[in-house]
Amino acid sequence: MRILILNGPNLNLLGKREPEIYGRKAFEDYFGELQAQFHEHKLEYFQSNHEGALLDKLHEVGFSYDGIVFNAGAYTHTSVALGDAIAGISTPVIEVHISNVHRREAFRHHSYLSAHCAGIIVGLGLQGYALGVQAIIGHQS
Ligand SMILES: O=C(O)[C@]1(O)C[C@H](CCCOc2ccccc2)[C@@H](O)[C@H](O)C1
Repeated sequence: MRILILNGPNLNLLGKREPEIYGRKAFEDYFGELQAQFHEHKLEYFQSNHEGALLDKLHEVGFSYDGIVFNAGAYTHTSVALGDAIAGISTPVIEVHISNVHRREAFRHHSYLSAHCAGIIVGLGLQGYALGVQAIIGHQS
């Protein structure tokens, strides 16, 4: 299967800042672990700090890939456009958040994406990404 791992703004800082919330591992290192764990499948990683670039990537892969595991970062709480993009593609999207957003500030409790996603994984750290990949594999099998 072909699966995109898609990360939004500031997630390029993982491992460098706020380790108490997001852990100490850089995503590139974790992505290597994901690839090893799911070596029978083709995993691709893309990260951008720009809403339009994330939206273009959703359009690019959203009619050919088997699944997308998407952490939109703060755009989760602001972007009607990304929600519309998810609604407009055929590839299933799993929304992932490293932290438990429901135990944080109130503005993080709402997602413009969730209603359009196949599933949501929240608060389980980086493991959420692996669980998202597993959900896509299990759903498509
Ligand atoms: O918990 C998550 O995965 C979030 O999507 C992370 C976003 C923040 C991404 C920024 O990640 C950083 C990592 C290290 C240092 C600074 C920011 C936050 O705005 C969402 O509410 C929840």
